[in-house]
Amino acid sequence: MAEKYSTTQIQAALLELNTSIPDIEHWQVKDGKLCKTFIFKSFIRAFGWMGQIAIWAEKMNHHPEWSNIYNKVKVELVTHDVGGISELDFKLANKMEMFK
Ligand SMILES: C[C@H](O)[C@H](O)[C@H]1CNC2=NC(N)=NC(=O)C2=N1
Repeated sequence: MAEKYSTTQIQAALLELNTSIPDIEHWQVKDGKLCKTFIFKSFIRAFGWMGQIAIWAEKMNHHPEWSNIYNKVKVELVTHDVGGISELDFKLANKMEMFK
């Protein structure tokens, strides 16, 4: 079972995650969730990406909270089992970056 990250652990993992990506829009913590809005070239690109991530999420047994409007996907990651952010959220965030 994953353990809830402390504020210090979150800050360190967030810095590592954000320095690995060139995007203007970075990951941030909002209301205790790891959040980012991904912007794609089209609705089909956005939805295709969601399909790939859905398969990974199921494999990891760790599921995103997300919503899609046209070419945008708003993502909010949290580990419900521990009531906060854990390593699993950062693992899923990294997968999302790999496939975007
Ligand atoms: C029973 C099952 O393992 C749990 O409910 C899993 C499923 N997917 C999950 N997804 C997320 N985001 N957080 C969880 O705590 C979680 N727990």
